[in-house]
Amino acid sequence: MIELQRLHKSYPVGTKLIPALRGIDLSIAKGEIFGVIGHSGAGKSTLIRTINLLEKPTSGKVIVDGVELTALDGSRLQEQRRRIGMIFQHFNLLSSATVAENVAFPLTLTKHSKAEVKHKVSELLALVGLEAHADKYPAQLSGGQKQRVGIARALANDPHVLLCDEATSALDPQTTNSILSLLRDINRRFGITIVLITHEMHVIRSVCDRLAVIDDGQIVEEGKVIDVFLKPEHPTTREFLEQVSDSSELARVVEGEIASGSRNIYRITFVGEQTYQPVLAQAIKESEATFVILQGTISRMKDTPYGQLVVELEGSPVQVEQTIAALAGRGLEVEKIG
Ligand SMILES: Nc1ncnc2c1ncn2[C@@H]1O[C@H](COP(=O)(O)OP(=O)(O)OP(=O)(O)O)[C@@H](O)[C@H]1O
Repeated sequence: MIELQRLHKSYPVGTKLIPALRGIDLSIAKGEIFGVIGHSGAGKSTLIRTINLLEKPTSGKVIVDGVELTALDGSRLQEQRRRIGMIFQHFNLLSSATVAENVAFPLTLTKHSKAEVKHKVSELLALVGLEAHADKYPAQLSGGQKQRVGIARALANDPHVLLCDEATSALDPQTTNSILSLLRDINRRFGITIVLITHEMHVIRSVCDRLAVIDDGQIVEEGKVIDVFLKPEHPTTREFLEQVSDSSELARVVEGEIASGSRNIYRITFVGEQTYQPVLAQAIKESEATFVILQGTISRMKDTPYGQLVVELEGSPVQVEQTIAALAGRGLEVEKIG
């Protein structure tokens, strides 16, 4: 669906070239919600803006829906761009136009009758829940409402792809959640591929199927959200995961236990339906070991529940072995961490 191949982008600043993207290769499948996370200056905005060629790469290819955008210009590029909607952190609405006029704007650039525009605008405003605000001006709206206008406008030409450039970064947590759930809804109902950039891991966790971590213009880790969350490999990914876990507190608990001589601390990971099953209780019943829970979390990644328990197992070496074998036999991941 979206293919980025050996993408490089450098910005000329004075006599120097500042590298922003340094060899990006990325494939995003049709219908996916794909997140790109990175620190400030990592290259996220540059990356997302190359997908619709708002930013022209210095070298490399951008292919969307089988069409190489980097090989097009003029009206052929404009035509392909219409299939890619975009929303922005600061909404980029026309302040002197009403909500309805803002949403109608992209339609006025293509051939539509007045009646068609009117019908489409009211459909879009209903989709984003703003029917009652059609005649207001952006200044009369809250941040969340402004972003809803941005979304309606981005969908006006029935795009196949929606690019979200830090779309929730200017919003409070509750409004962020309502915008994220609108994006999920749009993705489900219309099968639109969504690419979002963010510096917030909870945004990735609540809506994305897959993610890439970008650092200094390069992708340092990529995969399904659930896999990356449970087994992060790159230090930058681990740093971002700190935002959504209390792992530093956990590290202190585990260190304390290890210092006190315990050597039987395990992290047990549950994914999906297992999260709600009494598997640990069953395993313990069989082995007759006992356990102390040091830490536990249950959360949700998009639609998948998952949980992690850190336990100290107590019993003979055979009982401990049996417990681990019973848990592993039920498909749980068990990792010795102390
Ligand atoms: N128009 C520009 N001219 C010169 N340098 C630029 C320009 N835009 C971005 N850069 C530089 O390119 C690098 C990547 O910037 P980019 O905005 O893509 O990062 P980002 O991850 O989106 O950061 P932020 O989260 O702060 O927006 C940075 O070093 C930045 O200073």
